[in-house]
Amino acid sequence: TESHEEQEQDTPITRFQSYLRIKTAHPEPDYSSAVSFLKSLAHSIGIQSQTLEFSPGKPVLLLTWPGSNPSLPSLLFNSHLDSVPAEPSKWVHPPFSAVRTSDGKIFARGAQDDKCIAMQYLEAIRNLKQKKFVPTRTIHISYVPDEEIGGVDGAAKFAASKEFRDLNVGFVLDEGQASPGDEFRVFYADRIPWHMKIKAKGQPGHGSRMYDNSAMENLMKSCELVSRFRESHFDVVKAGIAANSEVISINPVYVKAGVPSPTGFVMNVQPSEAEAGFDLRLTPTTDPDELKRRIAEEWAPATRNMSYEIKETGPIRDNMGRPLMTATNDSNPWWLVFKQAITSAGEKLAKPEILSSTTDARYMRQTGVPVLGFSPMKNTPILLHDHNEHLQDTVYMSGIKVYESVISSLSSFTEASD
Ligand code: MET
Ligand SMILES: [Zn+2]
Ligand SMILES: [Zn+2]
Repeated sequence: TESHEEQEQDTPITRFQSYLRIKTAHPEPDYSSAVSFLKSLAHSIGIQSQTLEFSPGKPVLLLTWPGSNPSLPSLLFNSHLDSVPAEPSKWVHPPFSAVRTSDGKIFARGAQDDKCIAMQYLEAIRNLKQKKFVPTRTIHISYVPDEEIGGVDGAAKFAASKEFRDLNVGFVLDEGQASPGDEFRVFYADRIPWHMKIKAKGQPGHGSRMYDNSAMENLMKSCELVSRFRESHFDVVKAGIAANSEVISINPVYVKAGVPSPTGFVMNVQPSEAEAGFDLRLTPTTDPDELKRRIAEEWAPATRNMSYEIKETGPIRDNMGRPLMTATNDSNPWWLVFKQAITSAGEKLAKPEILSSTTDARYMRQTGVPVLGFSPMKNTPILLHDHNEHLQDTVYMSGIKVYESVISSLSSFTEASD
């Protein structure tokens, strides 16, 4: 479906395809190829780069376009280098082929999450340079590793570093999500991820016996309670009272139990151990202690021989103890400039939302810097982490124009009480 001729050309689309072809999926993301590619592209348009390494083999690429007034707080445009894995057999085009179909859809893992913005930032700067635009505030782009596995060795370390402090960042844009409608979506907070395991122990016994407190019985009782809790929150969403991202979500991701046998599991033995795993997302204002009490008292009580583990990654409060939320009202001048830049580009913004998933923005918000999540994809199905992730070429191209407006407006904005 793709002509040889198209591949010979050097256009924004072919450059995007080249970046998409770099295999950055976990568990073995090729960070060095991604960084070399972005670095050489940056150099070709006259942008400086430095590679920081806070963890071995996990580079942070930092690009800088100096402003005419470098004493003003700078702007940072962030994207992550890595992608979630893809199952090639479930795709119509291989996930790292970046095939463009005759109707203009570019298929690749990362096409939406978030290699589009990575390249659009650079393409927008290329165009602004061509138009002889001179930034007032310094503009930085960061490319960070490991977002999809929690960002502990990536954005967490970067945001906590002296290098980050020295950038004197005033405002950050990070990734958002596609919008099925014709308004762009913008996100002022992320939900907080917990990976929870609950485990039950109990008396093993003959499969024919009825007795209290077996491991399976106790785990199933807990799963029922979890289900009821899940339903109560989901009902609020179904009733249209709250968005998905405004309630706590809990979804089962595995169950592990049974005595293994060569053909599966032994069917007439009740096992002595059983466990289940859940993906939980808290809202920015959920009281974590209250939820932990519920887990300890209802879902995994020691009185039913149960225990639990919660893996929490990332901060939940900023340095002042406040929830990690960026203001989207008149109190935040960056918000007003950003919104105006979208309007100037002839586009519309939907009401700001909490993101139902979790991004590196939380590490930057923790430092006190305002951060918005934004990926300019409208009239686009939400395909992040899905099979057949793709992006329409025209959507990609118009995103570049949007960033031209956003970057030039934010960089020229000098009224903030810095
Ligand atoms: C659990 S850390 C965040 C990883 C990924 N971005 C997600 O939201 O699932
Ligand atoms: Zn992402
Ligand atoms: Zn993702």
